[in-house]
Amino acid sequence: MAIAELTQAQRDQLLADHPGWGLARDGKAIERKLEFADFNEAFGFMTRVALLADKADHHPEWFNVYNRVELTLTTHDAGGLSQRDADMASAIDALL
Ligand SMILES: C[C@H](O)[C@H](O)[C@H]1CNC2=NC(N)=NC(=O)C2=N1
Repeated sequence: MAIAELTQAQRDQLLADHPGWGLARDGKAIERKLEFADFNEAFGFMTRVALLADKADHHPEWFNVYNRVELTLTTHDAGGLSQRDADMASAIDALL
């Protein structure tokens, strides 16, 4: 399903609203890097994100090594950032 890509002003707002996140891939994605106490904490967090993502039908790209989790949000159906990424960033931030 096609969904609108955010405008420059909306991208700026997204970043202002989500201080932990930074732009990536020429403004086509946002990313956040997290460090937890250990693997158990990191994977527990990933499990909670996975449940959110499945419910929202919006899935992160991510990378995990031991206690580190790197998340990238983009909307494949928009070819860049959309409101779904802003909503997912908010939902993820609320878990932290
Ligand atoms: C068919 C299904 O709803 C789509 O492919 C969903 C699944 N999860 C998705 N996740 C992300 N990050 N972007 C999408 O465009 C997307 N689309």
